[in-house]
Amino acid sequence: MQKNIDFLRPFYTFAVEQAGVGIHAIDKQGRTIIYNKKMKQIEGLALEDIQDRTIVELFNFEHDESTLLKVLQSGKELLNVKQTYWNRNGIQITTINDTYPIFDGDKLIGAVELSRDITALENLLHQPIQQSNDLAVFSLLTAASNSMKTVIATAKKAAKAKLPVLLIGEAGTGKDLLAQSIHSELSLKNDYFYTLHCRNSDSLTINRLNETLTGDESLTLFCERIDLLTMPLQQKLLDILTKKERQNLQFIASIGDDPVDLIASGVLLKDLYYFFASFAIQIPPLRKRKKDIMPFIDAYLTKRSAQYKSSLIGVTPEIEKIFNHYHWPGNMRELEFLLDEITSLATTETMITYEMLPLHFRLKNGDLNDDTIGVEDFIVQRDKDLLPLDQYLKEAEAYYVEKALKLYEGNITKTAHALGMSRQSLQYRLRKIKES
Ligand SMILES: Nc1ncnc2c1ncn2[C@@H]1O[C@H](COP(=O)(O)OP(=O)(O)OP(=O)(O)O)[C@@H](O)[C@H]1O
Repeated sequence: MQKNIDFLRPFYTFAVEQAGVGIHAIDKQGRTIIYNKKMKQIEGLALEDIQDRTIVELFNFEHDESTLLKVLQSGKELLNVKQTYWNRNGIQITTINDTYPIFDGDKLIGAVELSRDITALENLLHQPIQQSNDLAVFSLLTAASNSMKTVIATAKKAAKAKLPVLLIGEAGTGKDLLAQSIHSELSLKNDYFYTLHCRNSDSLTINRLNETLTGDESLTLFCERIDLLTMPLQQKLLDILTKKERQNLQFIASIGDDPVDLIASGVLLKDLYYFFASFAIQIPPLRKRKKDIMPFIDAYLTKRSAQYKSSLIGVTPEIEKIFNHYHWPGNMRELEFLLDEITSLATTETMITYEMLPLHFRLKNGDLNDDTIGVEDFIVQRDKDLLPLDQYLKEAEAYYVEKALKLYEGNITKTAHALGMSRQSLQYRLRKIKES
């Protein structure tokens, strides 16, 4: 039997490592024992980051937050849990997770999570040309920051002028909502709102668009992310649109980056840019208008409580600090998805607390609870003055000791052991750090 297992082990190891699904297994203590290549790719994490640590130790979990831990506790499988989040590299990922308990006979010995990355599939679900109803209006948009108020004011002017509009902003900043709101605000209303999803468009799609625009229906066309069309298709789109300019058509486009950079790098056709840029509206990323975070959460929770009788009414000061500190690569969409995830698991809580944050968010925010020094501060940076060596060493020591303490949830004995020193030495060093 043992011989058979030894013989099979390289086959299993190879298959697990090369599998097209992410595999994460933990033992009875919650310690990671398998974390395959696909899982690393999905979560943007290296095995070294988590190996030999229990999930609880590493991420400071309460017990019911990770699906793996949940399954470990209940002994029951959890299937088809869909998750959309931004991984450590700031990439938007959607996965479907199945999590199973593992038994040896009757004895529960661990749990395994299989994650299918369905990001590409989700993108394909968008028809290249889509007509939508139930469109947004300006009054529904959160705009507490001055920059967002200016965006809305300019967009309202654009709706009045009925000129083509170009919306510039990172993914998830609200370009789509803004395009819909402009459509809703037009003084002479258009009957239809069409979106051309450029990411999924080819030459046939552009031909079909030509046909759609040939009738004399009044419509708004939102060309979403024209910078994702090939150059020949951008030229084709421009040729079509310039021939169709008429009173009952409103053209809006969006791009994901600075137009000057996009033109310079050859991914945006200059003439197509000029066609749309009568009104160019730049939507700042969420990290540059953090004043919008709390009002968005308030509006979200109010809506949620009306729809689902949820008891959540706000976030703790700690969460507010974490959210204001985080850089939100996925912008409002990321915040919205995070709130979806938190609220769907909430029961009777009234405030969102640190314990309610999901694993992937904590993974990215490992350091966010410290408003002290970050690891990047210990790297020699061209634009920063060098510290005298003794000051550098002191700060590095304080940082390292604090990290270690946090990892062991403030337990002095365990931290001292991990750092290879006695309890007394650690306490002495801590006093020194405090005094300095
Ligand atoms: N100002 C805002 N107020 C309320 N909700 C917002 C706001 N901005 C964005 N959102 C929310 O964020 C999500 C993303 O918005 P939207 O799809 O408009 O972004 P986008 O810039 O078009 O993204 P992409 O370029 O990826 O398509 C939406 O679900 C929307 O509900």
